[in-house]
Parts: sequence; structure tokens; C-alpha cells
Amino acid sequence: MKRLDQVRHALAEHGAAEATGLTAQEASRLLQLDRSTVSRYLNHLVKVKEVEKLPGRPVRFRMVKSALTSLEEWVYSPQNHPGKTIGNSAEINEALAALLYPPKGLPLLLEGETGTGKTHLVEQVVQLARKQEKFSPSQPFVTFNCSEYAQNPELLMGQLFGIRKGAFTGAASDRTGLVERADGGILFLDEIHRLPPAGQETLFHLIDQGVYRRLGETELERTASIRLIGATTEKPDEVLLPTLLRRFAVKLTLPPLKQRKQHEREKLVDAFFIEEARQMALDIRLDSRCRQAFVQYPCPGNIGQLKGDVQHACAQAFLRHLHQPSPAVSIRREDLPASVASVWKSHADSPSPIAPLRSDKGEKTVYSELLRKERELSARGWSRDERIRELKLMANRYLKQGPLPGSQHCRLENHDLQKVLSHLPQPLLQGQREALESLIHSLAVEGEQANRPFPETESLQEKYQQSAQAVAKAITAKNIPLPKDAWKEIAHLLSAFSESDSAPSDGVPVLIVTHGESTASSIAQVANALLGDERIYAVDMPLHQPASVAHQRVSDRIQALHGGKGVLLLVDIGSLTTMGEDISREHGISVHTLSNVTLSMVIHAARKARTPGWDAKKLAHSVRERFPEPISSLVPAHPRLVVGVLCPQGEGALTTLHDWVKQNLTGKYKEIEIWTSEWNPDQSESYREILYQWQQSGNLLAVVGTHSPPETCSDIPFFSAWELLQAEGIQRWNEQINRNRG
Ligand SMILES: Nc1ncnc2c1ncn2[C@@H]1O[C@H](COP(=O)(O)OP(=O)(O)OP(=O)(O)O)[C@@H](O)[C@H]1O
Repeated sequence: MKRLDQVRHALAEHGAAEATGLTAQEASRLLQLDRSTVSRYLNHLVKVKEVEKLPGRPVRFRMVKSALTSLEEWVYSPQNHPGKTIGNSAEINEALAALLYPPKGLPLLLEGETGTGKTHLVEQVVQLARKQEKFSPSQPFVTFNCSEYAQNPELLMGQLFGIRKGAFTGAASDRTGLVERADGGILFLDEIHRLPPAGQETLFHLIDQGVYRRLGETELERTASIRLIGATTEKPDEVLLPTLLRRFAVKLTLPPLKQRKQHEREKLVDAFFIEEARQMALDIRLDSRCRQAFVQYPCPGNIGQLKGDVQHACAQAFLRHLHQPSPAVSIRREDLPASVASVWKSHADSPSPIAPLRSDKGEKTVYSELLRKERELSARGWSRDERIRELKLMANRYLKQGPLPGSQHCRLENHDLQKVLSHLPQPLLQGQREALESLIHSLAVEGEQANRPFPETESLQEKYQQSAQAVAKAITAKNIPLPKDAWKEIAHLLSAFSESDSAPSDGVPVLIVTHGESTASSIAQVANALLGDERIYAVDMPLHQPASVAHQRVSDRIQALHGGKGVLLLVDIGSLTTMGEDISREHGISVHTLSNVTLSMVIHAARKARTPGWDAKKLAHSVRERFPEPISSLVPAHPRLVVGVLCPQGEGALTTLHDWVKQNLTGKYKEIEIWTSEWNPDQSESYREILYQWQQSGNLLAVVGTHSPPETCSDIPFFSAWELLQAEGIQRWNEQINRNRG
């Protein structure tokens, strides 16, 4: 765009008439152009009467109203209400007639490429039938996409027709199918061609005679009365059994977008922008070249892709709007997905603009959520760049989740990503993987037209550069355009992973894990400060954290730290020793655990960790020699075996339960002590704190209580009083106690 046009556009975005316009300085900052250049253009525009100067200092420039409209802008207002469905009225009428045909409708088959609106049409028709009170709200409308289970025909059939217990391995109980749920209503099977021939056969019998069998049933014949709608992207006579195909009395084909008339496509574009304006509760401005691009670009994903691409452009423009507020959200060329931008023409035909109307407020939408997040982040002091980055990720997540089946930028499915990430030399940890996926998605959203500088990579190791290039190449090979040089950002992230979490280049890594919000990290911090180095690592385990999460975090950290010499794990209490052993078994890493960690023990371990030729085992041995296990924590000759009884406060059940446990369960084992306590159900930590104290003082075999423990304590063997009244409960109890008594 020429500079003069850029200045025009900046002013146009700041409105006319009631708007306050821009100063030369504001315009120069906005456009990142030299101020004197901007002043020159502004004065030229004043001279040709496109812009007026407002009285006051500093001088403000504002577009005169007539000039603004001559920019041929389309203004989409939230208050315009296009119909929900554009075109297709003939198809809607036919489909409605088929659905309502007495006595139980005619089977209907919809054919059309992906994104042509088959699902949309079905939903509209059902809504219409309900509105006309010809299909009651109590009649079920069940939809199912057969491609969801296409890899497993047995499950697909089971899902649809139900399963008889034992029909196949894993079918542990009888299961109702969707046909049963749709009885008396509508069953919509999308991608119906994914049904295996046997399924198509059963469906045929169902439509023909109203009978079917669950998977695995041989004798019992069930009945159901359903109105069937099928949809397929394939040629029906090539993929459906002739018997079934013949049962579809009404067949409709939805045309691909390229076969639709120009005015229909214009209506679709306008309807989608109006919908976005409604969701934003703001006007959207779009100049005629942009609109024209949306009307003309090749759009193989049909209406679905068109809608997705409009949403994409709106999300980009909205993000900018958050940081440069103006009365309306303006869509610029750089907001368009690459395929749309590619047909942008600098001179478009001149349609008459739609008059702007005021916005309405209220509804919770993608945009209101972005706005809320922006406010929250700025209140928390995030910098502008950080906010933009976070909001881009958020917008991208919404775009991914939203109904964007054909969107150019959302085609990077998870299985594709997995393949792409297989180009990396070593597997990523869960958190690293998520970070990388987010980055790739946000780069994909920026698209190839993004023209921003990327950080240089000379300082990075060759291997990160190569992996990043391979990843970027694999993504673009999937037809997902990335900005030029996007691989550089990926390379930096890969390198950052290894720097933040990898093992020290020499020596055995030492990891402290203790209970509490910050105990471990405080010890590590002091030790690192004393040694003037960063060789001690820490994982804090807040008491409220579920054991499974704690396990995962320690496991991730150990895997990241392991550099071939194993890991020395220093923990506070003995119960954590089993965690190290488990991780060692799971990942084949040599993990050596020492309990009763102290600061001096950590410093000793850190000093010795770099002894040449030592591994985790030798290091553990040396530390233990220097810091023998304190007498009190050595396993006593006769450890106290404990069963805990824990009941919620104020329930009054504690004494009764204690006596009952003593009489019925622990009586025969005189050595088992029973400890009791009440806990506060409003504070789940109180439960874990009690367990923690008990574990420190004895060998806790099990806990008995009237209420299940909070989810965060699910690693402790728990028996409910109710369970212990039953034979199976007693059996589990005996097994548990005998195992733990040793
Ligand atoms: N005629 C229409 N008017 C307005 N919006 C439409 C129309 N047709 C489709 N859409 C919108 O386009 C998107 C894609 O449509 P839909 O999911 O129905 O396509 P489909 O043919 O079922 O695709 P697929 O075969 O991939 O499932 C939806 O968001 C839908 O709301």
C-alpha cells in the first residue's frame, strides 16, 4: 500500500465526524513512519479536502465524512441479522418434507463435498420442524459421525446398535446403542459411508422392518422407529450397499462453493462478518478490496472454510484492535489468510457501503473473552508484547476448537503434529511438547504473509537449527504456510528446552524433592548461591497436590536431567523413596534416593557430583557414608504398624468406627495400632496433612473412614466403613494388611 494510502487508512480507522482523529505524532507512531513524512501527507490530504484539522494544540487531523465513505468500506454491524442459512431454501423445503412425511418420515440422504453445509442443513431443518411444532422437543434428535470409530468397526457397530455383554473382549456389560436412544425421533449419521457392510445391512433392516439386534445378540430382536438422515462426502452409489441406497427415498446434493452464484457467495461473506460483529459487539470495517478477495478466492473447503477464514481475519483484526482501540474493528490485508490475500486487487468494483449502526453489548463470545484476558493481563503488569503473544495463542486455541472444519490455518491436526514432531532427535516432555505445539499453531495463524523479523540463530547449536528446519518443512509440506524464517523461532525454543532442563554437561544431577510449597526450592536456592553455581535442582510438592501430578512432575524432571549417569534424588521422608524406584523402573534411568535431606547434605552432594567417573550410585554411597541415616528414621526393629481412622469433623462417628475396627479387623493383629483423627471436608489439605504426620511416625497400612478421601489423596489405601461390611471388602482388607505387614 502506498504511504499516502496508509495515512488515509489510519485516519479512516479513527473514524469521522464524532471521532477525535489523530495527531501527526500518533499517526507516525501507529504507522511507524517518520513524523515529518506523515505531516507532509496529512497536510496534502487537508489540501485536497479529504482531511480536516481540528482546532486546538496539538493539531488533530480527522477524515471528513464524505472522504470516509469514498473509501468504499463495508461496515458490518452487530444489529444486522442475516438469516441463519444462506441459499439452500429449495433443499431445506425438500428435506423438511422428507422428514415430516407421514407416518414416520422418508429416509433422507445428503451428498456434498466437505464444508458444503450438510450438517448445517440438517440442524436447520430439525429446528424448523420443532418451531412449526411438527417435531416435539421430547422426540430425540441423535447425531453421530461414523468416521469417529471408522478404525474399529466393532466399536462403531456397538456404538450404533448397542452391545451385548461378552460380545467381544472388553465388552464387560450390556450397552445401549444410539438407535435405541433415537427411537421415536431422528438419527443423523454423518459420513454414513464409513459404516462397514454389515452395519449398512443392519441399518437397512432397521429402516425396512423396524428391527435390529445389539452386537453379540443372536436371539432377541429389538424394535425401533427412527427417521434416518445420512450424509456423505463420497459418491453414494460407490460406497453404499444398493439395498441401503434404495431405501433413501429422498436424495439431495449440496453444491460446492465454486458452483454457487456470485451473489450467494457475497451473502455468505456478509453473513459471516455480521455474525463476527455480533460476537464482538463491535462494528467491523472492511474495504471493498478485502470483501472482493473473500468473494473470489479459491476455497476448496467450501462454506466451512470460508467461514473459518472470515473468523481468522476477524480474530487477527480484533487482537490489533485490543492494543490500538478505535470505534470499529478494521480488517486489513495482513489479517487475511494467505489464500485470500493472494487474490487481493488494489482496485475493486465499488459496492455501496452498508450504513454503520451502533453496537450492542453483552453476550460472552471469543472476542469478549479476549478482551477480558487483555484487561486481566494488563492489570497483572504483563508487557504489551507478552500480552499480544498470549492473546494470539488464546485466539488460536479458540479458532482450533471452533467450528472451522476447512480453515486453512487449522488443518494441523494432532496426528499431523505428532508426525511433525517425530523429526526431533529426542522425545519431548509433556510441557515442552505443549509449548512447541502452541508456538507452531500461532506461527500457522500468522501465516506466510507475516513479515516480521525472527531472532538470529548463529549462536544456537547446529542440531537445533536442523531439527527446527525439518519441523518447519514438514509443516509446510502439509499445506500449512508458515512465515518465512519461522523455523528460527522454533530453533530457539528447542534450544531453550535443553538449556532450562537438561543435565549439567558434566557430573551427576542432584534433585531435591520435599513436601511443602517451597522447601525444596529454598534449599536448592541456598545451596546454589553458596556454590556460586546452578547445579542443584528442585521439585516442590505442595500437600494439596495429587500424588499422580507430583509423580509426573518428578518423572519429567528426572528424564530431563538424566544425562547418562543417573540422578541422585534427595527427599525428606522415606515414602518418597518408592517414587524414585518407580521412575527408575518406568524409564530405565538409574535413580538413587536418600531421605532426610538437609542443607549440608545437599552441599556435600553438589561438591562431589562432579567427581570424574562417578555415577549416581557412587555419589549416593558417598553421601550416605558422610550423612548416615538418623537413628530415628532408620526402620526400627519393630516398626509401629498403624491403621488410621479418619472421619469428617462433627460427624461423631470416630469412636464408634474406631471400636468397630478394633473388634473386627485389627483384633487378631495385636501389633497394629489404631490412630484416629477428624478432618475438615472443606479443606482437603487437612486430610493429607494428617496422613503426612502419621506416615512420618509409623508404617501406615490403611485408612478407614466414612467418607472417601479427597481426590488428592487417592494414593493411600482407603476402605470405606460400608465396604468393610461386605465380604469383598474384608477380602481386600486382609490382602492389603497382610501385604503391608510384610
Ligand atoms: N447455507 C449456509 N448458510 C450459512 N452457513 C452455512 C451454510 N452452509 C454451511 N454453513 C456453515 O459452514 C460450516 C460448515 O458447514 P457443515 O459443517 O454443515 O458442512 P458439512 O457439509 O457437514 O461438512 P463435513 O462434510 O466436513 O462435515 C458450518 O459452520 C455451517 O454453519
